[in-house]
Amino acid sequence: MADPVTFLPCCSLTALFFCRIIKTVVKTFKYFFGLRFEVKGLENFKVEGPAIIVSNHQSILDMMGLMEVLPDDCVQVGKKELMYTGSVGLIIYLGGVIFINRKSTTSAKMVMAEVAKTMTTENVKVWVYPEGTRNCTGDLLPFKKGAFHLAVQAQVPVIPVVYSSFTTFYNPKKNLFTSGKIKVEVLPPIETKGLTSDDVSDLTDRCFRTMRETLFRLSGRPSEAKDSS
Ligand SMILES: CCCCCCCCCCCCCCCC(=O)SCCNC(=O)CCNC(=O)[C@H](O)C(C)(C)COP(=O)(O)OP(=O)(O)OC[C@H]1O[C@@H](n2cnc3c(N)ncnc32)[C@H](O)[C@@H]1OP(=O)(O)O
Ligand SMILES: CCCCCCCC/C=C\CCCCCCCC(=O)OC[C@@H](O)COP(=O)(O)O
Repeated sequence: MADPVTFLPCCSLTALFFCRIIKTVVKTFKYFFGLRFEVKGLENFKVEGPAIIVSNHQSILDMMGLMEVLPDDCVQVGKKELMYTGSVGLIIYLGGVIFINRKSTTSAKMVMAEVAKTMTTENVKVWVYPEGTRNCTGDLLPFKKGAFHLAVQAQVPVIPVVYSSFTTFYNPKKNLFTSGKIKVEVLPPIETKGLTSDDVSDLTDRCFRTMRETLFRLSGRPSEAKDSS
């Protein structure tokens, strides 16, 4: 089957309608799950023009955390399999999610290149989970580079967002799911003006280190406890 094409409709009325509904509905879920969010740094989203937002991805519970801070003019990058999940797939498609094929770097790169162009003309932010998959270990997986190529191609800042570890209240393997508090920090934007593709690896490393340090701090874990650098 052909890969889905890029779709950045977050300015369309349909997308705005679905985004509002999804945000309102998903934001109520925290009361049923007994979760509280403590958010800091929202002012860092106030950059002029588009930006790439990168955050850690621990579980489907992140969708609640996403809706707590999601700027209005923002679309997310998701794996294309999500598009085939029936009504949820349809809803998030209409909400403006950009689907990529993680199994084909060539196709994902083509979609990302298109997004780099469109996000500037449409003036939207794009939210990417640079770990590329869910990871609930309390640490970060090595970052994929797509988000950082995208930021450099569009010459827009990268805004890291970090959610504290869920491990103290959520562990599906141990059937642990209690109430809990999630700390969220939106970090200052990292500029990419003047950077080229040669700088992408350094940019990726810089974001990774900053986010890992923040993750450990927010989760009350000493940073030298598991240092992979
Ligand atoms: C209110 C509003 C509601 C809105 C509406 C409802 C919302 C309701 C919420 C739904 C929200 C969904 C949330 C889903 C959450 C996920 O589905 S997470 C999973 C999907 N997301 C991702 O995978 C994103 C992160 N992945 C990437 O960026 C990866 O780099 C890519 C693009 C997939 C490529 O994968 P890869 O080949 O495995 O990765 P990687 O090692 O990075 O790259 C290989 C080579 O290609 C190069 N490369 C990578 N990308 C590029 C590029 N773009 N250009 C040039 N070269 C590149 C790399 O530099 C590398 O080369 P070297 O530097 O090693 O020489
Ligand atoms: C009339 C409208 C009513 C609105 C109802 C809203 C219901 C909620 C709709 C959408 C929010 C849920 C979207 C599900 C997105 C799932 C994201 C996710 O966590 O995907 C996993 C993916 O990251 C990585 O996959 P893997 O870890 O590699 O496997």
